[in-house]
Amino acid sequence: MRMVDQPLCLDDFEALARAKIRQDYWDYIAGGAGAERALAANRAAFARIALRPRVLVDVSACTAATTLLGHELASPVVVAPTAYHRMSHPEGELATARGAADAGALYIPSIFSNYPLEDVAAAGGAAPRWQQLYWLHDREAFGAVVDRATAAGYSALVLTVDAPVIGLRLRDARNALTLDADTLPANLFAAQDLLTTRSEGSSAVATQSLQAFDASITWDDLAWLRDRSPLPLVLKGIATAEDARLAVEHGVAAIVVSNHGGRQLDNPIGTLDILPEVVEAVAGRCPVLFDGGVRTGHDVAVALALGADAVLVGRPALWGLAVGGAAGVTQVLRLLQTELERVMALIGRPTVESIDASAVRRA
Ligand SMILES: Cc1cc2nc3c(=O)[nH]c(=O)nc-3n(C[C@H](O)[C@H](O)[C@H](O)COP(=O)(O)O)c2cc1C
Ligand SMILES: CCCCC(=O)C(=O)O
Repeated sequence: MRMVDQPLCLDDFEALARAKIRQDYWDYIAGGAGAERALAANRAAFARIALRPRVLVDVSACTAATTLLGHELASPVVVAPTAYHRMSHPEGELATARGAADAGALYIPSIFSNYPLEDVAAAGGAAPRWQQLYWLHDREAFGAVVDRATAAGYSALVLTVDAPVIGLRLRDARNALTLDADTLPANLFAAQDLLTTRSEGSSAVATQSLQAFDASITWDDLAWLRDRSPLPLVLKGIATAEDARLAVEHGVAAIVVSNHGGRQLDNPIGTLDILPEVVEAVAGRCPVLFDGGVRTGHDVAVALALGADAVLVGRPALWGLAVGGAAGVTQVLRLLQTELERVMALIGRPTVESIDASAVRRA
């Protein structure tokens, strides 16, 4: 692998992070489900779609600034929910929250954070934050997390719906991945439960989620969540037009088109290829967010042109965290913003709103 001193792009951050994160944790972060076809497809999809540059447009003042559910953001790049940030850095989600705040970005901490959601909220200060949720078997424990997020100043709940069970993560099974005592989820579960749930052919992480997640919930259960909290509800993990329509009919505030970073269903299609059908089905009735394989400002522009209102980055934020703590997260987000603004100038679209369908050509 090429040696990198000064990271100039996200690939450089990945190379630097890899050298800092222990192998079984690295595999958990980098890996996908099954043969990792979905993981590869997410990246491959970007290679098939080209931008259409317009010239002689005034691009002397390009800005990536945008608004999402009332939040003013420096760019349309949001920090995706990812579990266990202490795998990447001892300050974990506290550093991620600070780093995102310094970049003017929205951060969505995972319910599987290594620091309690109240502490993560405090670390982010006045910056916007949404709380990610998995629907837990234990309805009272689940409700308690919802109440805590509502009380701690989170401004939306992001329910992840593509993980009724966890995907088949072969890397984790081969590594018999278990979490160290300092990397346990802080919002839930007794530490001891986790350390003792290792089972053959599986991993502690997989076993834990099988026990914790309620695989029986349906669209009808969303009413319970809406009764429990007044916060806007975002559904993450929508991958068909049918479900996008149902989500809108159920009054969600936004949806996230996602295949969970290729970690769940090992489908040989990238989320970018799914985005247009979802955008068409939603027809402007709520914001559509997108994630999966966004690694450059160019990628961000392509997703926006295909109809996304914002994109999430998962692994790249963890690379920044591993490389430089809070400052590393800020650097990764600023790098994407700078790259996006350069691409905006080069395609003659000086604002986020101006990056419309005419900005892409499909090969
Ligand atoms: C290490 C890791 C942990 C993740 N944990 C969660 C999680 O707790 N909740 C969730 O909704 N998504 C989780 N995801 C999925 C991300 O939110 C996001 O959909 C995905 O990482 C986007 O793809 P990208 O990594 O290519 O940017 C996780 C992803 C990774 C890589
Ligand atoms: C119990 C696993 C939750 C984290 C997660 O969503 C992921 O690893 O993708």
